[in-house]
Amino acid sequence: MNIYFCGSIRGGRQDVKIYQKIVKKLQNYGQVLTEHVSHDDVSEKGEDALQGGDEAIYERDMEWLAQSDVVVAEVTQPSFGVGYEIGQAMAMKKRILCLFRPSSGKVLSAMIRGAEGKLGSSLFQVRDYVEAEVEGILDNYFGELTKN
Ligand SMILES: O=c1[nH]c(=O)n([C@H]2C[C@H](O)[C@@H](COP(=O)(O)O)O2)cc1CO
Repeated sequence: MNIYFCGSIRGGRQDVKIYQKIVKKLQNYGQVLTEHVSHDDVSEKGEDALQGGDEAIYERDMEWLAQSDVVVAEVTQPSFGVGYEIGQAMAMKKRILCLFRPSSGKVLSAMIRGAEGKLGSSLFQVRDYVEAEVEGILDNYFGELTKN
């Protein structure tokens, strides 16, 4: 299974430790195409080692998104890129799980929360969580998926 993980980069790297926990867990279920999103050495300036700059990042990521079977997005730290990826994934009719931590004090965008259920048959889900629960939530989600 190809998994596309979305997390904030230029939107701010405050949650990188949580991204690491999520990516580590996701790797039990498939190949995480965007593992770099969880790397400590990617700063909020973005990936600087990639030849071709932003255009190459965009093209590579859209290709990976097209190849993915499931998209998991940590949406607590607002990010244009993550919002864009979710919109594109919806247009591609991908299966999407968004994870949000209400304890952050933030309120999730209506353009994400309000889209829940719009694709039908639970293809697009938003789960509120606390950090200690995240591994269990992913086990349940992928357990259900692999049952079908
Ligand atoms: O360097 C990058 N590499 C990269 O893969 N992305 C993608 C993956 C992330 O899920 C998302 C983050 O977007 P943003 O940088 O706007 O927070 O965009 C984004 C950047 C920088 O915008």
